[in-house]
Amino acid sequence: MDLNIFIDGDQGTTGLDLQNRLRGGEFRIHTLPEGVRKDAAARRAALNACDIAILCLPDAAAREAAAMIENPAVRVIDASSAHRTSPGWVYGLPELDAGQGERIASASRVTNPGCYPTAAVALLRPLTDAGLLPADYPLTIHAVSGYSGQGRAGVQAREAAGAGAHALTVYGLALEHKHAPEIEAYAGLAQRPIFVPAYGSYRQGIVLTIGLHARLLPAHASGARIHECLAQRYRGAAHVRVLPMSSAAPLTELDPQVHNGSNDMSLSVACNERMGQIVLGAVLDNLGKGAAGAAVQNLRLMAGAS
Ligand SMILES: NC(=O)C1=CN([C@@H]2O[C@H](COP(=O)(O)OP(=O)(O)OC[C@H]3O[C@@H](n4cnc5c(N)ncnc54)[C@H](OP(=O)(O)O)[C@@H]3O)[C@@H](O)[C@H]2O)C=CC1
Ligand SMILES: CC(=O)N[C@@H](CCC(=O)OP(=O)(O)O)C(=O)O
Repeated sequence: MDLNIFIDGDQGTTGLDLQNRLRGGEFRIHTLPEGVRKDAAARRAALNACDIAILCLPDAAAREAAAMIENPAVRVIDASSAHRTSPGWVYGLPELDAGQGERIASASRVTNPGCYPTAAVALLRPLTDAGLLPADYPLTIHAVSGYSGQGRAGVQAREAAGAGAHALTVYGLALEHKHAPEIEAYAGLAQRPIFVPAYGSYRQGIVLTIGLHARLLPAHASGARIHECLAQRYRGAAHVRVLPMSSAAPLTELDPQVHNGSNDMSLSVACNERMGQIVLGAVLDNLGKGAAGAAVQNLRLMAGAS
């Protein structure tokens, strides 16, 4: 494929992972030499000379990069959270609905979903679309991520402090996490979910869970019906798998690291009918389907490769 891809932010956690995933593939990858990788003039020139720019930058630098692009032929995939709900940007979750893959394929500006929202939206959107989850359901979403979600500086700080420095750190307790509006918008919710993230003492991988009380759901929304809805929605999806739900072999645990290194995500439904309780679960690699893997998936769609 004869496309020039420029990675801005190539030395960060996402940028490095992205290069590993694209190495030896069909795209021509460009990065800036170490001495000028933050130089505005060098970045502007590279951003305007490529076919597709992939921004693996902090939000402020991503906004700056997008504003530097004057060449109308340049297309962008932004891995940051700068443009997640911005007009003119297409949400880069191909599994969002039946038409999203095509919207991404023809888009000029694609915003990769956040790592946690990828999981939450994949679980919730099919249920709000199907009327199984009321848009104003009072949701609380819990998630644990590997510490690489903190970016390069965070990884270095963690690894310098030594393993086991913090076994688990719950954060976002100001209840203003940047992912809450993104989840609300794309999951089809009518009110902001409570989002409680945590970092574990392992490097990579997310497990996200959402508890539901059957008594607050429509009468037909049983655990089995919710599972069937998700299974139907993702049947044939290349990277999303719904784990089987069986009373003979019920789900007992979720390991956040099972998809590390891949672009896959698994979804699950656990249910205790006697208690009237349901737990939705999702597992993905925060650097895979949550970041660099998603960027590659969107790049391939935009390049007409899949
Ligand atoms: N890590 C994760 O799990 C996920 C991250 N993301 C998002 O992707 C983006 C990148 O994240 P991540 O890779 O973790 O972050 P990192 O901090 O690891 O990497 C960011 C990179 O951008 C570079 N950079 C900073 N400012 C500039 C600038 N003005 N010009 C050029 N380069 C610059 C940094 O260089 P230096 O280190 O020298 O400052 C660093 O190499 C972020 O917006 C993040 O929120 C999305 C999903 C998941
Ligand atoms: C550095 C930072 O904010 N990390 C986030 C997790 C990764 C992330 O935010 O991903 P997006 O930027 O794609 O949303 C956090 O600590 O909650």
